[in-house]
Amino acid sequence: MSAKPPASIVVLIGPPGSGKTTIGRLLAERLGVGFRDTDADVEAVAGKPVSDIFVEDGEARFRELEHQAVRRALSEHDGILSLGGGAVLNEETQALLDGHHVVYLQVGLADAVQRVGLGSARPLLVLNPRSQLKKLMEERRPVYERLAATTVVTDKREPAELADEIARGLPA
Ligand SMILES: Nc1ncnc2c1ncn2[C@@H]1O[C@H](COP(=O)(O)OP(=O)(O)O)[C@@H](O)[C@H]1O
Ligand SMILES: O=C(O)C1=C[C@@H](OP(=O)(O)O)[C@@H](O)[C@H](O)C1
Ligand SMILES: [Mg+2]
Repeated sequence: MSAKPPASIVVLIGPPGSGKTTIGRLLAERLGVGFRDTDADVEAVAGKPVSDIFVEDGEARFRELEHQAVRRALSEHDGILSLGGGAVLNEETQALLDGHHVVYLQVGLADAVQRVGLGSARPLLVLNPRSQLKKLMEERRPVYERLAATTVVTDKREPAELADEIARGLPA
C-alpha cells in the first residue's frame, strides 16, 4: 500500500485584524476545500474561549496549545489553515510551515484597529488596542515577511475580492 502523499495546505498568517479567519473561510468555500483555524481548534481542545485561556491559564499555556493545534492541523488537514496572529512567534511552529504555501495578509494600523474594534475577544489588545497593535505589528512584520511565499495588502479591500485574488495566485 502506498503512503498518503503530504497534504497540500495554504496557511494564512498576519496580525490580528488582517482577516485570516474571514478570508480563510471564504477562500476554502471558493476552492471547495476544508477550512480550519487554530484559535477554534485551541478553543475546542481547551473547552473555553481564547480570552478565558489567557486569564485562567496564562499566555504561555495558550501558546503551547496553539503550537499543538498547528502541528495537528498540518498533519490531518488538507485545505486552508488560518493561524492566530502570534502563532508564528514560536520557532518550532515556523519550522512546521516549511513546504506549505504561506500567504501573509498585510494590513496597516488604521484598518487593523478599525477591524478589531474594542472587543475583549483578543486578550492582548484589551488595554489600548491601538498602541498594542502597533507594537506587535512592528515586532512581527519581519517574521511574517520571511515566512510568506505571497503577500497580499488588505487595506480598503473587501474580503471576497481578496479571497478571489489569493485563489488566482495559488500554485497549480
Ligand atoms: N478586508 C476586510 N475589510 C473589512 N473588514 C474586514 C476585512 N477582513 C476582515 N474584516 C473584519 O475584521 C474583523 C477581524 O477579522 P478576522 O478575520 O477575525 O481577522 P484575523 O483572524 O486576522 O484576526 C472581522 O469583523 C471581519 O469581518
Ligand atoms: O496576535 C496574537 O497574539 C493573537 C491573535 C488572535 O488571533 P487572530 O490573529 O486571529 O485575531 C488569538 O490567537 C489570540 O488572541 C492571540
Ligand atoms: Mg483569526
